[in-house]
Amino acid sequence: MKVAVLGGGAWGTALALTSLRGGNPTTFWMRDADAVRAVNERHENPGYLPGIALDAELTATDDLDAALVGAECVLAVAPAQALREVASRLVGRIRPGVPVVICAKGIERSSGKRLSEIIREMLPDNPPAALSGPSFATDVARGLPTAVTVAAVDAELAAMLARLLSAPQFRCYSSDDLVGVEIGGALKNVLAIAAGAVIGAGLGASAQAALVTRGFVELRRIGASFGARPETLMGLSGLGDLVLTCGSAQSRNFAYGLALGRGDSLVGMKLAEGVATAGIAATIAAQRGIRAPITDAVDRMLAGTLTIDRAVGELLSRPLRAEDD
Ligand SMILES: NC(=O)C1=CN([C@@H]2O[C@H](COP(=O)(O)OP(=O)(O)OC[C@H]3O[C@@H](n4cnc5c(N)ncnc54)[C@H](OP(=O)(O)O)[C@@H]3O)[C@@H](O)[C@H]2O)C=CC1
Ligand SMILES: O=C(CO)COP(=O)(O)O
Repeated sequence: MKVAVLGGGAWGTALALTSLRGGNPTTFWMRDADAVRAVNERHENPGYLPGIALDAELTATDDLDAALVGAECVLAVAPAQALREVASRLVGRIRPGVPVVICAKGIERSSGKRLSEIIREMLPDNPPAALSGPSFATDVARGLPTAVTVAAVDAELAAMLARLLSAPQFRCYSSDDLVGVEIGGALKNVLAIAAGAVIGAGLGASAQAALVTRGFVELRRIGASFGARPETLMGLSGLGDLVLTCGSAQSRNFAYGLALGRGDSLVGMKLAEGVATAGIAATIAAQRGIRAPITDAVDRMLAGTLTIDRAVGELLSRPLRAEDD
């Protein structure tokens, strides 16, 4: 099956590579003509994957129509807040029935919508799916072993996509819990910022472990309010991605939190999806009456209305309660 990968950043490049390595004819659309030339002529994407030699078979185009010719599966790999714009470009261009696999992790800030809701709204004839799990683009581009989950409401479609997108070093599990996979991927970014801030502020590994564990409780509470299944959130696109991104400065969200905790400048930092998701996640939790003090603290720290010292004070002085309450 022919796969079209839309989005020329770190993850789009890595997924285009892995699709090719899995044996699929693959087109790769990036909107930046200079980046297209770098991929096609020098086999590199210096803006997003510096120092990584790309497979010579990978070619890119900045012509969206050309990328979509014959496409039987589309991977949408622009940042979450840009998904609506990318979907709008697909209207009238993508064939009905072709699945759109959302590879971004986030919730739309302006509407509180899940990314699959945006696809359903903009492209009602194209079933949405989501690919999520612990997977750094650099690891995947280098061909290191990785496992992710591919979800769609239709279990058969999810299984077909998992087979299609798997490659020798890239193992895709399938799930019919689309909501769970989406929410797990979106909320882990907020917690990765929190974990980074804890380390950046010098609060120690014990505090980091407590934060991630209690943050996971919030992720499950908020996930449940969306209808996510608990076992999905215990899987790759939830717990798995927390393990990866709450403990490594290779994560841009963790690195963002690290800088925040240290009091460093945040100007010019790489994409940290949790920044956009924190505010809307905190709003959704408040509207639904869900206790989510860590998510709320991250939102206020990012807004500059709460210092990390005060956040720690607030979190530690909350009334004591049973752990499973
Ligand atoms: N990097 C990773 O390890 C992983 C990332 N993800 C997720 O994938 C998503 C994308 O991340 P990633 O590729 O790393 O991000 P990057 O910051 O590396 O790249 C973003 C890319 O999206 C393009 N872009 C931005 N806005 C638009 C738009 N409106 N239309 C078309 N293209 C656009 C940028 O183009 P331009 O250069 O022209 O601005 C750039 O090519 C995020 O949601 C992230 O959470 C998921 C798993 C792993
Ligand atoms: O989602 C990711 C790995 O699974 C990438 O994490 P960052 O966006 O924090 O770099």
